[in-house]
Amino acid sequence: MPRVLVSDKLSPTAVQIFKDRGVDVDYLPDLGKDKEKLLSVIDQYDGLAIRSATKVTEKLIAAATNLKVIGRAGIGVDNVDIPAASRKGIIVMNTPFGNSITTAEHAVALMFAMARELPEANASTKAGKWEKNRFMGVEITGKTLGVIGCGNIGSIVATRGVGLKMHVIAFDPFLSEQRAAELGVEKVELDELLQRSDFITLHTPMTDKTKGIINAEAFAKMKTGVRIINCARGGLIVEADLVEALKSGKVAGAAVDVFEIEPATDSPLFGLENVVATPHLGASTSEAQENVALQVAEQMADYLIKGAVSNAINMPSITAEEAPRLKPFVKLAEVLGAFVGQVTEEPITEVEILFDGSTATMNTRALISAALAGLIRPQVADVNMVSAPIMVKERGIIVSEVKRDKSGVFDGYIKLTVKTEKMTRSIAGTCFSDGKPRFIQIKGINLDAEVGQHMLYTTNADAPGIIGLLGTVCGKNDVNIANFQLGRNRPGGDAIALLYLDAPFPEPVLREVNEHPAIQSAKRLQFDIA
Ligand SMILES: NC(=O)c1ccc[n+]([C@@H]2O[C@H](COP(=O)([O-])OP(=O)(O)OC[C@H]3O[C@@H](n4cnc5c(N)ncnc54)[C@H](O)[C@@H]3O)[C@@H](O)[C@H]2O)c1
Ligand SMILES: O=C(O)[C@H](O)COP(=O)(O)O
Repeated sequence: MPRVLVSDKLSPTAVQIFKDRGVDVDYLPDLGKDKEKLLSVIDQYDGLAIRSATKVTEKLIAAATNLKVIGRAGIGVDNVDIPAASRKGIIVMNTPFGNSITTAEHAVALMFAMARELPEANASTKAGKWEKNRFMGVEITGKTLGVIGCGNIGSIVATRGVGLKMHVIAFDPFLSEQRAAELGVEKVELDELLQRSDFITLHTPMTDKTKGIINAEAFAKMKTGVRIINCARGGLIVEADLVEALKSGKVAGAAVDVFEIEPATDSPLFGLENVVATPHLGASTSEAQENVALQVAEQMADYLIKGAVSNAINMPSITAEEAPRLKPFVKLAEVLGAFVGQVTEEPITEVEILFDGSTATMNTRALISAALAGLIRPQVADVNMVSAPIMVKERGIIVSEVKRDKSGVFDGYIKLTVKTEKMTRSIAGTCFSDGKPRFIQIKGINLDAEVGQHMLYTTNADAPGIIGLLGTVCGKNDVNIANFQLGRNRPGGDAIALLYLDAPFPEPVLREVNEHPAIQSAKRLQFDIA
């Protein structure tokens, strides 16, 4: 039974779903904050369910020897070292929509709180001061709201702004004019947004490009008296520059839910009256927490039990419905890759994966990942469908995909062609109704070979005596042949033989076979067909 650790505070719904779905679960909501303890137990788990408190560092990933999936109950995965997880073959998934409305509402709440100085007025009134003349707010009606990042949350904030009779302008390189029109917002460039906005709200992910997007230079371009809301990530604003802008009066107010360093127990922002601060509460409503807990547990259980993948950051999605149909073809793609990976001894420069007929309608991204995993496994033992595309890219191998309608006798097949500096090699295969992979063409030579765990592959002259030679050496060395397939391009031309053996072909005998004048090359192969 797979085992999952929940190391941040999650709704009990998640725990119940794991149990109902046959996943063993430990709910230790404070463990995420105890780095050393977490490090000492992480090897016991197949899955790790987190929010933003648990920091999944490279060190933690290195210690997570059994981990297969990290599920983020929420949106931001900047607390997970995704490259390290991917290299280790660990899927990272999030719940991209579950807390969007809640977070957008928090941004709007912060905008009002800041515009009317509600936190200060609340504290003063409760202190018995009745300072009616101290507080003077601003209206938001008719004001310009600048939305930086108009994705799930930003677009909800934008439409709420429109509903509140604000003029909404948005900067997002991926926002189309059509979508902007649907939302009722004006699409602008960043500089224009900075110059025109009365309120600016941030809703981008934290990336190398967005880090510090609001800095002293950006403040200089803004209207004097602008108000800033940040419900996305602390690092988007250079906090020291914000403090200066607030002190100088350039910025009239700031409302921040997120900080450069969290938990933020001390900050120069806290000493300023025109700052409203909340402790990363954007996603904290009972509705959002139910949504993300339920979704993350479903997704993680689906993956651990059925192999279905959804909302993964580092792996193509595979639905629970398609997983059973796809499974034999994933195995096929992997063995095709493994064949080429084992017989190719020089560096591969290019890989082309052709999907013919029915295979072209399948989830080819997943099949490509499987083929690449098989291809580089002979060099990198610890690789899977998550890590293979990255490793292949790191090696500078160019990968291309071709899809085409059914072109031959098979309903569909996959053909893998690899190039090295010196040669091009190809292999094609399909799955029969028994779900088992079959090689149907090697080096352009047709054949029909079942794939076994242990195989011997020879390229040889099409000359009499090869069957006898291979049969005799196997017999002499007590290696039983389960299946023997031959193929040739023309009589007397190039031929291949593929033997499916019950045991590995002995290494010393391989040398003997390779010395035979009719044999160009003999290689023993191994396939994981379980
Ligand atoms: N405070 C909280 O508790 C809380 C809760 C949920 C999400 N968040 C954070 O809110 C942010 C937005 O989440 P989302 O679900 O809307 O994400 P999303 O991916 O749906 O939208 C992000 C948008 O930012 C845009 N973008 C990317 N780079 C940009 C750039 N350089 N300039 C302008 N726009 C850019 C993207 O095109 C996308 O449309 C994330 O950082 C997330 O972690 C915070
Ligand atoms: O990215 C998110 O989903 C939010 O930052 C929420 O974080 P939390 O789950 O730690 O509240």
